Amino acid sequence: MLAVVPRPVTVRVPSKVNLHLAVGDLRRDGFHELTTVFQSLSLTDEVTVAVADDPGVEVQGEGASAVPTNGANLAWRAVEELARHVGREVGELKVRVLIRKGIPVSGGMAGGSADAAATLVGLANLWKLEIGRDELAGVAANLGSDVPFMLHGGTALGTGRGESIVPVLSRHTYHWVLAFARGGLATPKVYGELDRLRAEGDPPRVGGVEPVLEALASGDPRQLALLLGNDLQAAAVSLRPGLRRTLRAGVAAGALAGTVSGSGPTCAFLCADADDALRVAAELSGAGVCRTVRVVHGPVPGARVIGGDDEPRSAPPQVHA
Ligand SMILES: C[C@](O)(CO)[C@H](O)COP(=O)(O)OP(=O)(O)OC[C@H]1O[C@@H](n2ccc(N)nc2=O)[C@H](O)[C@@H]1O
Ligand SMILES: Nc1ncnc2c1ncn2[C@@H]1O[C@H](COP(=O)(O)OP(=O)(O)OP(=O)(O)O)[C@@H](O)[C@H]1O
Repeated sequence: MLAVVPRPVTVRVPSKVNLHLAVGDLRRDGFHELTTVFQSLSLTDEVTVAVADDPGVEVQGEGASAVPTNGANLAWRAVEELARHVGREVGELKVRVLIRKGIPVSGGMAGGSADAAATLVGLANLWKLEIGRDELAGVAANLGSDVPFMLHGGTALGTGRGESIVPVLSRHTYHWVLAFARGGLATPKVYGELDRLRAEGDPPRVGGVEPVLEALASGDPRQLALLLGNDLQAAAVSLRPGLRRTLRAGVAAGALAGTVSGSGPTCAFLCADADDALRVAAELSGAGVCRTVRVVHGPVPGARVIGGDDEPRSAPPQVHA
């Protein structure tokens, strides 16, 4: 009898920006205690998982040459972690993963975490696993602090090392302009730089999270803009002083406010509406302060199966510098 080979499964997964990122103390395990508000953005990666005789990872798209295709790829680590979790033999995995990247590599937008989350959702579908979202979130947390949120999407409060997620009421679609930098920043280096700055002096700290949650409930982008804050920004700017110019240029171009996204170096500019975002993007792309500009919106859903390979794909509007 012929074995039926399951059809490949494709998953679309968003990127993220931290609307609020309060970094607390360095813990004994090397992580910092966080209070953060994540918002998922319409800049996406797509990940296809398929049964194949030549297992491995292939990467195409934005920054693909900087992404490992061996066991260090977070998507492959997700394959192995899920296999172990459900008792499959890790040495005999007949899985091929194709990643189409739209999210900049080492950009502070959780691109690798997104691919890991997408792989978990894709494989659960490909292998027809009876596995709930909470159980999958537990597997996700073993892969990285940002991975559970990339499964979840939307707007959420993250605590612990960022892996503990609860949804947040958010009433509005927010319009953003992203400024991609040339080259990335390594997340551990940025946290290390913050520790160094704090040992030496008193870099600015964000306020409490409650006003941010209230602004999200009200749905007013102007209110939210006043409250965007990221403790890692001082560290990212210390490592990349040019980001100061980028942040200034976005606001000068008409954004309500700008912030370094996560550990950087991508900068995210909140705009009043979709038309303003297009205007800001056009002006910023001519200012010579970044590699490329993208217009995106959020929140959007987390990692979701988008069906067969023949389904049409929608790309976010793009403006190239
Ligand atoms: C900057 C953020 O993107 C904000 O959401 C995240 O905190 C980073 O999350 P991530 O890339 O999933 O990070 P992980 O892979 O879990 O950790 C990478 C490294 O970042 C540092 N790290 C990360 C999370 C955290 N709460 N404290 C940390 O100090 C640690 O040096 C850790 O070894
Ligand atoms: N699937 C993947 N996509 C991108 N980078 C990956 C992937 N797998 C492993 N990496 C490696 O992980 C590192 C960080 O990549 P990533 O794009 O996730 O950074 P980031 O977006 O700054 O992360 P975060 O916002 O979660 O801190 C890079 O050195 C990259 O080579």
